[in-house]
Amino acid sequence: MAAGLCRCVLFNPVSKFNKHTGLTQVRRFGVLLPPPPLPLQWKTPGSLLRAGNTQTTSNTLSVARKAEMISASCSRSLSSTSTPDAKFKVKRVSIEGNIAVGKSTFARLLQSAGPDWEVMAEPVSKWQNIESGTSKGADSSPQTTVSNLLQMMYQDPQRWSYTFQTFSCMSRLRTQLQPPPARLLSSEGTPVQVYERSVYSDRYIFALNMFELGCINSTEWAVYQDWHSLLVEQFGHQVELEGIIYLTAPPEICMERLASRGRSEEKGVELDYLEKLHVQHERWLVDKSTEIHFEKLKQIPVLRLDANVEFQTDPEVQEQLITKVKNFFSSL
Ligand SMILES: Nc1ncnc2c1ncn2[C@@H]1O[C@H](COP(=O)(O)OP(=O)(O)O)[C@@H](O)[C@H]1O
Ligand SMILES: Nc1nc2c(ncn2[C@H]2C[C@H](O)[C@@H](COP(=O)(O)O)O2)c(=O)[nH]1
Repeated sequence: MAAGLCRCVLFNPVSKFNKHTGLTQVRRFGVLLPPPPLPLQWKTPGSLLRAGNTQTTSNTLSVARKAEMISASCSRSLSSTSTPDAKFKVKRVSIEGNIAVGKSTFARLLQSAGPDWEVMAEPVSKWQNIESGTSKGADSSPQTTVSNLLQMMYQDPQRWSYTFQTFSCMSRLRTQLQPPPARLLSSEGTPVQVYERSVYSDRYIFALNMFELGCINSTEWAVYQDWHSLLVEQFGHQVELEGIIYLTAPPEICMERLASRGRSEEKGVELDYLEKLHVQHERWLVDKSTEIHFEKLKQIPVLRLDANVEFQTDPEVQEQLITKVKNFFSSL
């Protein structure tokens, strides 16, 4: 196989629609898949802050926050105008919304519109490409076994949802821990790091939904919530957000866009599943009826944008949306 990669995933063509979850599940056996698409990358990721920087002390400033100040201070070498305070000037905002509502498309629009904005894509390609072992191929060359966890989760949600949420949350955490680039630290305007989803939607949208659907059992849910709270509390300010942009469209529109996107792992996704995710978003970001465990998140400003408009190609709509986003960022 190309590049000597053997992509072995769990898959079975015998599908069964599960009315309860809104997913078409399939039984499993090993097949070879073509390589998944290349990762969507709008930036070169910087180095990550180390987890060892994150313990708290009895001082008013946690070690995590001190480490951040040191990191910001170090970044002075990258920009003569940045100060230790510069990093704290950079706002952090996540884009939230249903599957295929248009988050990535909107994120690309933001990236091209604002030089002071840095957009971080959702690490979907990481979930599709987990290097899970090496073996010798027929020609004795080493072959890497790659698991597609996104596919495994959709094919057997009861088995893989908890595993998926541990991995998705860790990858979101890594994304949120990336320090802002020097360009943002020296910005005169309103510098913003924009994340496509967050450790918060991981818990309050997806993991919660999978628990409510019975795909994560009560023990797994307790364990997930325990480590999620610990991580968010320990990383503290480093993973806080100042605002959320909530893109919304009827689930039927998301379904159409999902179908037109044609991501192979999502073939079994049914409207019912998108309706459930829509309800989770509305509960969290509009009705505010989801139980939230982090004080700052309870008060977070939310900009709700109608994604049921053609913002891919219409420059007038794009301009209106960008103006709303600019005003929102300035208000944070
Ligand atoms: N405003 C829009 N109007 C029409 N189609 C859209 C719009 N936004 C996105 N799309 C299309 O819908 C599909 C899903 O969009 P995408 O940005 O990948 O969604 P998400 O990142 O939320 O999953 C893509 O094929 C994209 O071209
Ligand atoms: N079970 C979960 N699925 C998730 C999670 N985050 C994303 N996803 C799925 C939904 C899509 O099929 C794909 C990418 O999402 P987009 O909305 O960007 O298209 O991954 C999650 O936390 N749990």
